[in-house]
Amino acid sequence: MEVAENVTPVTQDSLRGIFVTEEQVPAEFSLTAEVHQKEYLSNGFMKAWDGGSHEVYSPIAIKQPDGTLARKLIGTYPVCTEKEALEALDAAVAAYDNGRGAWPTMGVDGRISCVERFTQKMIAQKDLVVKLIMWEIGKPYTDSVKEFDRTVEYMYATIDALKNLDRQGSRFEIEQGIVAQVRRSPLGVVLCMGPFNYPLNETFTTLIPALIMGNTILFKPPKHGTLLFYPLLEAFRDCFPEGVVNTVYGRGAAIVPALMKSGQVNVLTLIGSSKVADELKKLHPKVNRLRAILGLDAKNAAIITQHADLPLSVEETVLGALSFNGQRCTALKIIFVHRSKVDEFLERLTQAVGKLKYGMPWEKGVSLTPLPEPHKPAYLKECIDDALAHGAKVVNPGGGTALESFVYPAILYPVNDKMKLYREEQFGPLVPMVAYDDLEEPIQYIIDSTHGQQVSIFSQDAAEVASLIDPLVNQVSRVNINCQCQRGPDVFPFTGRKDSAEGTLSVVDALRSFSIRSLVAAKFNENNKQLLNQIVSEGQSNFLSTKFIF
Ligand SMILES: O=C[C@H](O)COP(=O)(O)O
Repeated sequence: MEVAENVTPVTQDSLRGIFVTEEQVPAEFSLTAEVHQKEYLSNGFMKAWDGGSHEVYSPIAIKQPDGTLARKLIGTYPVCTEKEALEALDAAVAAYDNGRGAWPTMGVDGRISCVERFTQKMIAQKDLVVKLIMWEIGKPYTDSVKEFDRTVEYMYATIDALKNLDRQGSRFEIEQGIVAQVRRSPLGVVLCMGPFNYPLNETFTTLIPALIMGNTILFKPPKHGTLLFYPLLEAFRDCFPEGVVNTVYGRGAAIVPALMKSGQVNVLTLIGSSKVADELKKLHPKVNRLRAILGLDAKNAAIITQHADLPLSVEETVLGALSFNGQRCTALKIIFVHRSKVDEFLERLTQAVGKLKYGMPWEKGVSLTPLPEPHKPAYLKECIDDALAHGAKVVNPGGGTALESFVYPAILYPVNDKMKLYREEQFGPLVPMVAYDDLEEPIQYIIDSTHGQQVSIFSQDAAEVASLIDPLVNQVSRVNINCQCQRGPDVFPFTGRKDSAEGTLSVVDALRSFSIRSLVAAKFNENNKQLLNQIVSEGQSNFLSTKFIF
């Protein structure tokens, strides 16, 4: 395969050109004040933490007067000690109070109006939160805005879904002389941890449903993506009863094990690594009683068959593999192409990648930006070197060139099972490509995989697509036809098989995941009919919030 000639090779010099001096940051995107907060605010009281502080450096490096690059210091956060993290957990346990606390016993309408008020206060902080997403994780500005808006939409959709669920749950069923009201009740204390790549969205798509169902929350923001929650802490304090939402900051490894060992966490929700999730679960003294709602590692494959529409496949592959530099759990992380199509596919893919704009996250149309994890450039280089050592080539000009926090995408071909990139989730801008002769090969790859989130099939042949759907849908939780893998629309179930997930998210599924079905039942006779109607009409129980219709 010849390298596309009209694609300008990317070099370290061209990468150096994307970084700017402090003065060159456009005023509307600059962070005027570094964000510092010394107190732990969200539990309804102010209190300094004892664990020292952590300095947050943006992946956006700033050009210094001598021409060197230095990651910008954008804030500090206080770090809590293990003891303080356990105190925050105690606050959540006390607020839940074995299900008797003000929050779990509050009626659905009350909880909805608290979350509505919180959402409004959050919207008022949009500009700062969006800017912090951009500076903390280097996400393009337009995508940071999308993340914020999508999260707000999700919160309103959650409120609507709960109203519907409550209406359905409030129906009374009469069976065999028993009248029953089927409800959804909270589970207890939820330990909630989100990932750096969608710090706001992925956190709130678990935290908000868990909260609105009446659970109390202990929340640890992601390591890269902590400051952006500052503007929301006062809103948590103002909108929810004391102890209902508790935030802890610090290194997860230093505080989370103690929380799990305490046995006081009823639900663990983590969007992150499968290894970390397994380790944390094992620490819980009653692991069988622990509910886990987890979104974990994935290695989603695309299968480009001999009947694929190549321009469409390339367009979707670029989006799927390289949006936000490939740092999505749903990203396409390995591409299988039928051997007869390899040359044309690679040529088109190289052209398409060459057209992607790289630069600072505020630049219009930019899709490739600096990476937030300091270790990532070295890890990606290791993956590339390993692939080269085992016979692959970097196909696109300048692929893999790195400078400071930036790594230019590399298309690697031919990739085989001796390489790290064959099985490992790179979570970065590398596109490993494998040639296959028989469709059994990618199918077997997916069957053998320890991951099972999604797959994309590209083919215009109905019989061929049909023959792939059944074997694949029993291996992964979503099969995409002629489009990239993705989470949305958020009303669709979001989960994974094997090591990729536990439990299901989506607007409605999340409400179910963070609650349990419970019944209020009575013999259906004249006496009880009157008694129940009296309880309801006199508002004597939040639990029975709906009128009986006999
Ligand atoms: O990183 C995992 C996200 O849930 C992916 O969401 P997305 O497919 O909308 O980018």
